[in-house]
Amino acid sequence: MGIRLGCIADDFTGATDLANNLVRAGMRVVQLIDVPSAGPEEAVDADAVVIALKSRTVPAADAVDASLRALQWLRSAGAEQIYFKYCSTFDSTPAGNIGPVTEALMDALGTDFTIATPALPDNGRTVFKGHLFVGDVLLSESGMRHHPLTPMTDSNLVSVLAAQTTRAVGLIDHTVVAEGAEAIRGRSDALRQEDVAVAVVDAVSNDDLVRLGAAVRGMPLVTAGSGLAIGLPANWGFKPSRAAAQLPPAGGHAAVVSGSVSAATNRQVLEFLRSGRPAFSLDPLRIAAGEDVAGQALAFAEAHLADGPVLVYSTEEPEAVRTVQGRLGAAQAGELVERTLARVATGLVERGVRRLAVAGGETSGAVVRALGLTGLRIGPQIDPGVPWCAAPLPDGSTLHITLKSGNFGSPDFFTSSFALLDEETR
Ligand SMILES: Nc1ncnc2c1ncn2[C@@H]1O[C@H](COP(=O)(O)OP(=O)(O)OP(=O)(O)O)[C@@H](O)[C@H]1O
Ligand SMILES: O=C(O)[C@@H](O)C(=O)CO
Repeated sequence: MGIRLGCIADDFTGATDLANNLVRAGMRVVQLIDVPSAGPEEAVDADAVVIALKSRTVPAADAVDASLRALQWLRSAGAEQIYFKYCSTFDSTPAGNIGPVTEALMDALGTDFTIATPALPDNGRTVFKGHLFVGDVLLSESGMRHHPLTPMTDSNLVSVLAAQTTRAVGLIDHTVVAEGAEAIRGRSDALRQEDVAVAVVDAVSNDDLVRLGAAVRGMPLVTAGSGLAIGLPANWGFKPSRAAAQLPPAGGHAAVVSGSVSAATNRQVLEFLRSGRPAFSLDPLRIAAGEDVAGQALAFAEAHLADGPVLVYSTEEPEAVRTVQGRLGAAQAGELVERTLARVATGLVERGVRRLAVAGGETSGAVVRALGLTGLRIGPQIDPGVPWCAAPLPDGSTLHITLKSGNFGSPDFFTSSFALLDEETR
């Protein structure tokens, strides 16, 4: 039997976030890093496969190309429904990539209607009247307005998405969602008659997402943050379970690599520094000046791993990030820091780190690729949206790794995550 659900995630932390919700709702999930070069010759032993791409901030044409390759792989693995996962803060620009990828997937699947909702109430992301809230404030008033690559300055998702697509975008509002699956399907049909191709859907609670999940049963393509995953597995009869989240025992040194510049990560770094633990701050301008900053970070880490976890970070407040971007250019600064942190991560693993926390979606993508990881087994949840994962290393040992989205996790995440791992895999 093939897989039920085939998922395409536009970044690596987002992929584990989605896989985490599917596992908790009872599906056995395999997460693949990038599209495998070989096709699925035999049936994949999982209920869902999540293919993690790094397509959120690449040129739209490249994102479309990678997503279509992922789609082809998932369809040949037997996927009955496709789930395009993007960020719960709808990270994108007028050039994409949410709109162009959605359109390309619709064309390839031969479908004329889909839904869009980044709602993730467990992490404070709610959609009301088409407007996205982050906690108590509109998206455009949240830290996301300062994001270095995808600054979000408009909270109205209908207009944000309309700017990225050639198709008409509509809204299924909370009054319809509250009525249940049948009402949502009825409204979808009405919008379709009006030639609306993508409907932004309100959701302010997990109950809304459960109703929406039931309504999109059989829809060839759904597009969403990870929240919709709460409501989908039940369509195939899966029930919530923790059994699928068992990981092998963890050991080895512990370290954190953080290239995230989000508000939550800034708090987590501060909390870690306050605890007096070893931390190395990585300065992008010194990397640009040609200093061997990765080497310095590794020398520091090596001296402190026995007292770990050790933190290596480039995390800064928005103003400091803007200064660096002003000097180097946003894309160049991002690339330089990602490359350096990826080198640090591989060096840490060479030095015996086997419990690794990575903060930031782009950063996680760079790290996971540099480590050559091809697949992750999803384990227990640390905080909403962030599970521990396990991956085999070439030397036969196991790396426990968690990929933390920038704005996820409690303030003490950089220490509590390791305590939880040791507890859960004891
Ligand atoms: N001090 C810095 N100055 C400039 N750019 C930085 C700095 N630190 C990190 N960056 C870059 O900013 C980007 C941060 O993106 P990343 O996705 O890793 O984190 P995030 O946006 O906070 O988290 P998420 O995408 O998971 O919400 C990366 O490209 C990173 O290399
Ligand atoms: O949806 C989210 O917020 C996260 O899974 C994510 O994609 C952040 O990079």
